[in-house]
Amino acid sequence: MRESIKQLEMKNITKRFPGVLACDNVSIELKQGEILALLGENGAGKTTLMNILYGLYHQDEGVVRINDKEVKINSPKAAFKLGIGMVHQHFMLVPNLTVLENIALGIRNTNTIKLDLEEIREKIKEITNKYDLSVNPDAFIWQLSVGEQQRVELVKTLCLGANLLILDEPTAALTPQETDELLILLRKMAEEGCSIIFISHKLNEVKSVTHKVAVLRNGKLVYNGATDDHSQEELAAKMAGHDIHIHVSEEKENFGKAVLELKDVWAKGDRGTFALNGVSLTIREGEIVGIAGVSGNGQKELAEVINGIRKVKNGNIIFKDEDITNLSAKKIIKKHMGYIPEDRNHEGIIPSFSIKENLIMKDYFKDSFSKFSFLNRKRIIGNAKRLVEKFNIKCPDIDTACGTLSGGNIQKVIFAREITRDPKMLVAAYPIRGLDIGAAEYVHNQLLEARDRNMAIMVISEELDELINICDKIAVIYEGKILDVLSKKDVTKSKLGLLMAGVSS
Ligand SMILES: Nc1ncnc2c1ncn2[C@@H]1O[C@H](COP(=O)(O)OP(=O)(O)OP(=O)(O)O)[C@@H](O)[C@H]1O
Repeated sequence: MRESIKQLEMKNITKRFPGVLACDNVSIELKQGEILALLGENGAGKTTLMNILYGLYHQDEGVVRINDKEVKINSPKAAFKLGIGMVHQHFMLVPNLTVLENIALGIRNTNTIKLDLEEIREKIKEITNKYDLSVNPDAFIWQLSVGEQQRVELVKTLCLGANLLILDEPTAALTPQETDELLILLRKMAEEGCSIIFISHKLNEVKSVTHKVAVLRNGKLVYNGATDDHSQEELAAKMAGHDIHIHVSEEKENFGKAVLELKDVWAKGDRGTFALNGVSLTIREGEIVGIAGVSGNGQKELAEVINGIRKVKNGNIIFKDEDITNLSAKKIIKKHMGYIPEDRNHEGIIPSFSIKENLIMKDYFKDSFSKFSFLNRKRIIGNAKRLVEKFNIKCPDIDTACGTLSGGNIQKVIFAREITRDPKMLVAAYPIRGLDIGAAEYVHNQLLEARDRNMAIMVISEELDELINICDKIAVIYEGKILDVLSKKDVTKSKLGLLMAGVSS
């Protein structure tokens, strides 16, 4: 029987990548049953530090000690053997296998328990009963919501007997209700003796669930102490190195002409059933319209039909007085539509392409970047340098492969590309997901400035504070229908909450 982790110590950890000092002499400590928040701006080194603990990277300097004994963690398999599990920002599940098969696959890779499907099914039952989790072992991963997939990842790590869990931004893609459920689960796990390291940008969650915080800035540990000793504002200031002020937009009454009109739009989702059931909505020049809703109510499909990625079965989409229903994505891009997709790694960038290439992805054929069918290197480099500086994208240089950037910096690349194309209309799905507070504030200000330049903007989000702060109107989507559209002066969190649950007066 493996010894449980009573104490973890990472001491003087340093990790360099070409051109980047990702972790600079960092020391953290964690005792059994404690929840530690690891905080820091985008690119501060949080994921790198945790990847070292999980055996994905090896530190250049420093030691890891478990129960006062130095350990070498050369692979995730070695980490699991010690009782360390990690749930990544992007889940590592195979969509066309079942929950049971995915968990079995994880076990096969670590050899921590015997591979017997019925035994694993029993183990899943034992864990889900203990923590009161609902997980169907026979469901296919592609059928599950993001929150359910995360539950599978957690059950997988618990099945492998992990008693120190690393969670990298676990609530970034969860609905508010799923987030509450996860936080309750984490508390329960800690009470049962599990230790948890929780990476998050959401300071309300950090305050509600963690015992200790460690703050990284530019790879250095700048604060380490009890969570209760500081307010959210103080923690935000420690991360950024200066005070952070949250912007609330002014109420606006006059908007320009209609830019985008959805007229009774119907479209099917991936499961073959209708995900949009007659959506009608108008967005005007100089207006930010928020789409609020619990994820899975048609938001993804809505963004996709507008951008030509999903077929409209019935109804029309009018963009600048022209019917663009079912035009190809390429044609819609050329008509000056901007899109920040929800799935940034698969739809927002090409990970193996450099930052400079990703930044011109939608405009490389234009005169600004090519001449006589040849790319104009000088302009492409100039564009990348300008945007990296303006949007504070942390990277060794503009030739770095985009996929190696930290999650928040990938989001900044996509945002920079889309907003500087100066589209007539921008569809922004979860624009601040994964961004630190300072970067989120910057993105919101950029959206408001774009609105004041007359851009029409749709912001899809589950963060009610974000929607209330920056949107002129908020449309609530429920089961593929717009239940109501509230103007800034009429909107309250409780009204939104009721509509999101399908209750309309
Ligand atoms: N495999 C890699 N190759 C090169 N550079 C890397 C690699 N992994 C991380 N880095 C760099 O190390 C730095 C720290 O990145 P890390 O992912 O640890 O930041 P983070 O604090 O987790 O950020 P975020 O909040 O955006 O996820 C960044 O500059 C990043 O580009």
